[in-house]
Amino acid sequence: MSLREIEARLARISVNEENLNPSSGLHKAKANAAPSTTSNSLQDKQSQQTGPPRHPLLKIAVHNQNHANNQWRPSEMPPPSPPRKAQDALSEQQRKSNNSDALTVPRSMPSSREFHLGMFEIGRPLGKGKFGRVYLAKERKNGFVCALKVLHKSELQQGKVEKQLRREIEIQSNLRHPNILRLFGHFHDSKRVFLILEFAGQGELYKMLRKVGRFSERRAAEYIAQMAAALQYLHKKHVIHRDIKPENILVGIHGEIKISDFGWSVHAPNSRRTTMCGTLDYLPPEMLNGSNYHNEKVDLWSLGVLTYEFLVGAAPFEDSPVETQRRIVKADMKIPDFVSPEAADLIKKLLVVKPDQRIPLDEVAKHPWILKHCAPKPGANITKRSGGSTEKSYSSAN
Ligand SMILES: Nc1ncnc2c1ncn2[C@@H]1O[C@H](COP(=O)(O)OP(=O)(O)OP(=O)(O)O)[C@@H](O)[C@H]1O
Repeated sequence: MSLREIEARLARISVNEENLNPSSGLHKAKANAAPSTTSNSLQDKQSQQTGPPRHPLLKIAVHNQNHANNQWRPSEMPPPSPPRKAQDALSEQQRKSNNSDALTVPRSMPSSREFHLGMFEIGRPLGKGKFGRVYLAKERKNGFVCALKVLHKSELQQGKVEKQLRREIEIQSNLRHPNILRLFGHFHDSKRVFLILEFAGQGELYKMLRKVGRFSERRAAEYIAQMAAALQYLHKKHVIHRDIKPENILVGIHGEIKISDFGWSVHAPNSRRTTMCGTLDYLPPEMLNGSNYHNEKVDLWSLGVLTYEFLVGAAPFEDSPVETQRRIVKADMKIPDFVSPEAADLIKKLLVVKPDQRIPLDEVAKHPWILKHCAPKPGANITKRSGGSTEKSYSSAN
């Protein structure tokens, strides 16, 4: 969808508070929607997605705290980002995603503390997750377009995910990378929490993959290069994502990928984690073999699974749950012959049982398969980031 089309659509949308009314269709949280027992709700989600349902998924939380009395109160909300940063980020975002046919660039954005629902025109629903719905929205004053995620506090409470959400907000709102979905701010009322997210114009990568079956080597390599750049950024900030998979990747208006869903991510300066999390097909051996230790290298394993799935159309260890686990701990996979030797080499270097022997991210970026398909082209962007650092942005393949 082009920016002009979005603009045209937005011109037609009107505020529909009814959409945000709990009685008007926000799905009810399932009684057992806690992360430790999410298979039903995950299957629900899969059934909404294109293509056959993925292998039954497993999310296990070892830290299963009792949040029965945990209410959302203003004092418990993560601190709002400073107004100046929010303003810069939004302006930068708008500048980036708009060219000559730009939407209005916001001149002044309020701080998170000042956000409220009345400031937004609510447009069409973009999708539905386990705990809420996401709507296209436009900030009335400045006209910036975003995705507004609406979560019901009662459902969050019932699902015992308030702590997870707080962590997600805290981590994601501090991330600024072209391949990571921005969280511009959040606010809440008595019943709901609202997340103001960057709008990913092309939607879900998972759906795209299911539609085409598998990606071309070029397209897969460009996505993996973007993933590696984003993960490198995250790991430098001591953030481990821990749930990398196509379902958690959105696609921006220019075809660039945007890692989203930081619900399982952790800030791990000491790299010592005991929580088992993520999706079975993507779980690394160190999370299955009983050791209570894992670090950022879990994301390298997931990157290997992702590379495989992009090129083959199915995850490498997809099997019955017991067999999948057995195969993961041995890295027992078969790479089909149609996968190029260079791509197979990268997959094998990522899907290594011993975490320390996995190829590091800076070497992924220089791997022959990546260089073959994503060699910096004339005009390749080296983007100056607001924090002063430079990020290489790879062009996206479509
Ligand atoms: N920023 C966004 N831009 C465009 N579409 C989005 C955006 N965020 C979410 N969506 C759409 O809304 C759907 C629901 O998103 P949501 O984040 O609530 O759930 P999810 O990540 O799919 O699932 P879960 O509840 O398991 O985290 C997504 O699958 C996607 O299609």
